[in-house]
Amino acid sequence: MLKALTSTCLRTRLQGTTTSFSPQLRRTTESTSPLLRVLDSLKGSRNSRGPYLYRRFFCSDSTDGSDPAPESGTEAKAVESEGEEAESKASSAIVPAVFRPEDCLTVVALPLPHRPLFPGFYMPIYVKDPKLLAALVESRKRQAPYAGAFLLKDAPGTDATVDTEKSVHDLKGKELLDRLHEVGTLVQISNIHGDQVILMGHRRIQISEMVGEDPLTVKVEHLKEKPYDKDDDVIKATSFEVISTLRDVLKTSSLWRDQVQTYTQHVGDFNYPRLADFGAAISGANKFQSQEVLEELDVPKRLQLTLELVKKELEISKIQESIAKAIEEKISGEQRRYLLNEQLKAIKKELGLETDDKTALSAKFRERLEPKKEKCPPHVLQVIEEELTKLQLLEASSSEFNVTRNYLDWLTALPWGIYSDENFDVLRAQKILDEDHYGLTDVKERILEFIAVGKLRGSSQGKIICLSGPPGVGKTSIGRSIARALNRKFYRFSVGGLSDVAEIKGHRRTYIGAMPGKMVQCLKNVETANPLVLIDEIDKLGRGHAGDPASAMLELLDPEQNANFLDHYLDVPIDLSKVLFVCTANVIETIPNPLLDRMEIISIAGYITDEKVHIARDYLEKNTREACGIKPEEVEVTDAALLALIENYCREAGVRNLQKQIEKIYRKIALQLVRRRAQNEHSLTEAQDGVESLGGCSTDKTSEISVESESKSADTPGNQIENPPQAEPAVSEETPKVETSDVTEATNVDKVLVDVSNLANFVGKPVFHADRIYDRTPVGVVMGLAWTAMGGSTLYIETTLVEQGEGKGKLQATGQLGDVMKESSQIAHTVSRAILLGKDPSNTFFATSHLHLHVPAGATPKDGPSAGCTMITSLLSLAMNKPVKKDLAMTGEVTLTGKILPIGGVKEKAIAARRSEVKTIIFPSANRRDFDELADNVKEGLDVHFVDDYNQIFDLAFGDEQKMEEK
Ligand SMILES: Nc1ncnc2c1ncn2[C@@H]1O[C@H](COP(=O)(O)OP(=O)(O)OP(=O)(O)O)[C@@H](O)[C@H]1O
Repeated sequence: MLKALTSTCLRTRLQGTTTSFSPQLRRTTESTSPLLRVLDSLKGSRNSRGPYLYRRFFCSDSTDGSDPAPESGTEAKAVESEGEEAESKASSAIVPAVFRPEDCLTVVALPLPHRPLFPGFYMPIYVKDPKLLAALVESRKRQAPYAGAFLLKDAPGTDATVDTEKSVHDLKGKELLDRLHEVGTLVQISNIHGDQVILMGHRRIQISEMVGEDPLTVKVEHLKEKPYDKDDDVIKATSFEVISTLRDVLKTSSLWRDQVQTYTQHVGDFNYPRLADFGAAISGANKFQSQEVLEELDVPKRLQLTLELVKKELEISKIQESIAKAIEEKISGEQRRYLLNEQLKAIKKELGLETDDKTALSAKFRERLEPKKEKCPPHVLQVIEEELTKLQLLEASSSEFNVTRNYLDWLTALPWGIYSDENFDVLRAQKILDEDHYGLTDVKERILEFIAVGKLRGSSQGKIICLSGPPGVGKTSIGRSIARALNRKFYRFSVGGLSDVAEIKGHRRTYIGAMPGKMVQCLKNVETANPLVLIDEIDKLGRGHAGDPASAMLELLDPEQNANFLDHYLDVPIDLSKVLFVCTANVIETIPNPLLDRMEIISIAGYITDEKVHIARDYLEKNTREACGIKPEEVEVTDAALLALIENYCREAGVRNLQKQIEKIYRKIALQLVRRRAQNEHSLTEAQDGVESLGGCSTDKTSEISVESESKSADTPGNQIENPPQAEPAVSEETPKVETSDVTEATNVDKVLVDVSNLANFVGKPVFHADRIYDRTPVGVVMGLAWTAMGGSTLYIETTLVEQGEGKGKLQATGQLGDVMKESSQIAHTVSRAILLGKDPSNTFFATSHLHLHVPAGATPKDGPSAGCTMITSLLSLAMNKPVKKDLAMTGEVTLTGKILPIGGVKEKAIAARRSEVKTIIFPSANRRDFDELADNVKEGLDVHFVDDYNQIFDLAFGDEQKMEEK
């Protein structure tokens, strides 16, 4: 049994030995009865030896009588004697003389590279050295089939983990002797197959001297275990522990289970030294630990060493078990999921619930196309059919399949021939437009005209409207309202900074990750072919390095071309002629000309204070109040506060900043209200606690105080913002009983009032200081009017004298002026000199004065010729030492001969002048028409003069004020 166990264990556990098994041996271990098979293969006929053999083998050495404390009275002894007898008989049947192992004093030394061989165990080895092999064959024939097996030491300086087997064959004589451990095992050469020799360990021996070199032959001494007390409790306990640990190992280690099952029945038969050897031999200990056990002649110590080894083995097998378990769980989980998935697929297929991927995809696309098939253009239908056929032919895992699938996805998702029902009701449209925006009459009028034409024609046409104006005047939001008024879907995209043509026209399908352009994305998104598309920031369209986005936009917007717009990705023409395009821009100068040509420009100049008040009251405040969850009765923003907010905080042309400030106010109000409510609730609970602890008391006092608190909040509502009501704590202190309804009522009448006095508490100190630096302009300073992308504004032109002297007449200009404005200042210098000469020939001011002209604010770049007349006036004012008329502002380009040329941005400039409380404005005559077209509320209160020649301005600016008024 032990033989079977050993050989199998060695085969599986020890790397070196594993490879050394002969095919014959391998076959035997595969048998269902490994023990008998192994015995058979090693010792000849199983029948001839009978059942004794296995006992005899693992106890063969224990019968030598050398054991100092043979196990008396145990089955082992009886069996051992039996075994000995059987051996003697068997041997005597072949040769008369019996050669006993203990007589063997000179042996051939066999080097064992991997592990020592323990007495009672088998080990197959390969003998490559022909001389050694011949000697072994010879000794086997001589009926003294014994040799000495000694573990090989590692070559000095080599890595212990490296296999030393190859170099062993080269070692001879003394050299080999030095490399062998002195203590080894007397082995019986049990079988020889070619170069494979099966050894069976008998007893411990120690080399005493070398007697032959090749093959190495040595004289040996036979070692005996030291005497020990077999009844000693410690040795007993240790042996029991070894046995129980071995059993535990066997429980967990499936490797040994089969083989050692038999062993467990016989383990009790072992004596202590044998048990120690057995444990050490089957453990996975390395060669040095095994050799240590082999060399140990003190039995208790040997048992102790073995116990350590088997304990370690137990730990290893536990780890091994947990690893195996974890891996098994993982694998079985995955396999289970895979199997279930496969089953599910098969079931679905069987029930007809699922077809294969391709068929399902095709069906999905066809289903999507079905409702629009009638209206879909034939050329598109043809392409879709072709692509569907192609899809069926392609391999589902190929990249081409994915490209085709995505393409079909886009093609079938587009709203071919689907239009939303347009509403041509002009009155309804007007109502919607007025609902969303105050003013903007031009825009609204234009939209209503568009609807009227649509109504008469019975169908609307695609148009391009371009709304231009400063930021925050409602360009984008009016676009949204137009869509609502027309009952069209709304889609917005910004082209600011767009430089890639592919963004508009799409990528070709050949590129990885190709996408259609914005317009196709829009159509897919809105699901109708007649949406309103708002193209934001068209004036900021980028310049492409590959292709020109402006040209692509042209193709997209031009009503002549866009009926057959070709997207690179889609590659089939799309009809965009029903799309209404609305573009927005801050300035129209930067819009490419061909594009501008096709647009209908509607400028929104910005709002005057009056308009802003309306917008704030009726739109912004209302929306913000709702967004903040505040009820109208909870807040009051006075007209004065609103006006102050607009005048001091939000003076720009648009209302975006105004909206932000209003939001800021309402957020603060919301906090006030919530905080106050929390305080009320808190004091209410405190009061109720007080009631409970003090018992009933007069309710009259309570209502008195509640009324007081009410009247307090009604009288001085403004103060409540800074000082939250203090009445409630007093209530709880003074009145033991408070009725909830009273307190709630007191909360309900709370109203936050925003007035001029407390406006700064909500929006901080005014950040925007008045455009007016001077209340009345001094000598050399004149107010001009400017136009920027942000709207109109007033600006001052200041001139001072630097120094005077003969020939010093020159002009220096500062204030970040552009080239045009610099030139304009030079012209102004020349013209004013000429005018002064005409008016007062004796005045040599310009010829002798070094002048400095400055335009604040110095940090803002300025350019343009429209400040020409203002500059001349400023220079003349200084030259004549005469200030200009009060509250006067002017604008106009001047020629060298003093003619006044028209300027742009009349509305913006008029608005800016009103904002700065200017009373008199001078405009070029050529701009009279522009001014006349302005709404009355813009013109209101302005004294406007239109001039052709500078002399007229001279009179207006420096003339007698009274005379002018008469004029
Ligand atoms: N006339 C108006 N009536 C009511 N609300 C307005 C009016 N004009 C602008 N608003 C509001 O002002 C806000 C800013 O408007 P919007 O975003 O449309 O400005 P914009 O002109 O498109 O600015 P930008 O050029 O920066 O894109 C919006 O909330 C809009 O509702």
